[in-house]
Amino acid sequence: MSPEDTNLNADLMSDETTQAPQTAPGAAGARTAAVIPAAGRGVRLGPGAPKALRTLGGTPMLVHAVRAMAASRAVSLVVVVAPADGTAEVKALLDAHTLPERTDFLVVPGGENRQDSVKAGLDALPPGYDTVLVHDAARPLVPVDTVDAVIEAVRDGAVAVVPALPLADTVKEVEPAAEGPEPVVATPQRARLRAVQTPQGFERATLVRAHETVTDNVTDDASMVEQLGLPVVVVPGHEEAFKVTRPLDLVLAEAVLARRRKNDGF
Ligand SMILES: Nc1ccn([C@@H]2O[C@H](COP(=O)(O)OP(=O)(O)OP(=O)(O)O)[C@@H](O)[C@H]2O)c(=O)n1
Ligand SMILES: C[C@](O)(CO)[C@H](O)COP(=O)(O)O
Repeated sequence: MSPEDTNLNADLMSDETTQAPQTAPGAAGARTAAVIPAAGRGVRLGPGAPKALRTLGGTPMLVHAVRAMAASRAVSLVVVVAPADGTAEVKALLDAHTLPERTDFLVVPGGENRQDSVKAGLDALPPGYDTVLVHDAARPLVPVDTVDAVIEAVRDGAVAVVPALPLADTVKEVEPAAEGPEPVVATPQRARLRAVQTPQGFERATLVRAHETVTDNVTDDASMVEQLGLPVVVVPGHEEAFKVTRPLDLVLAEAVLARRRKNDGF
């Protein structure tokens, strides 16, 4: 199925979006596209519409995520990977919401798993974009500074960049058991661990090669680049870039959005 070109040509950026910087990061002329996998069901969130279409502060989560990418002045194309049977609905949704004029949008159908969906987004990318972000629709509130930090690190020469945070809890490796207590196998040194977020940023050719080479349903794009034996680096993530996965995450996301709106005078 060919991508539906959805150049939205909206006139204003929403005030819900974190303020964009005045200057795009990195070299002049370098072009960055963002691929947003949004084709998941959201099983862990519970019954209802596909997760990306559920609302946060009255606006679909996907629209927040698209605005978060388009808030970066470096991002000139956003490719939304929609549920396979929902591309028309997603296109209509984006048409109905205010998005920045400087950014182009495509909607393409997604696949069975996240890896397939990201690949569908990559396949739809036109030539001329040398830096690619992959951002979960399920991380609707990532601030623009985090997006720009990732882009800047790629443009400074890294082939793969992930935003990540140190862990608050001690982590145990266990022998998983269907029932009953699980034996602890190891306690990794917490200071060396990071919880990985998105957007993850890549030199385009590297990400394309990773998706052509690794075929075992990996949900983390950066780990596919690791499998190629190439270096991946971490830049600071942000607490508000958390993934809406379970019902409590939705409560937190609503609270963060309400605080932003209050601070912005809404
Ligand atoms: N076939 C799939 C599965 C997931 N995703 C996207 O990948 C991102 C991260 O996935 P996750 O949060 O795990 O979403 P779901 O797969 O929808 O969640 P669940 O596992 O609870 O069903 C989400 O934006 C989701 O829409 C996708 O595009 N295509
Ligand atoms: C890409 C990711 O969000 C990084 O934390 C994560 O790997 C997605 O995994 P999920 O299993 O689809 O939640």
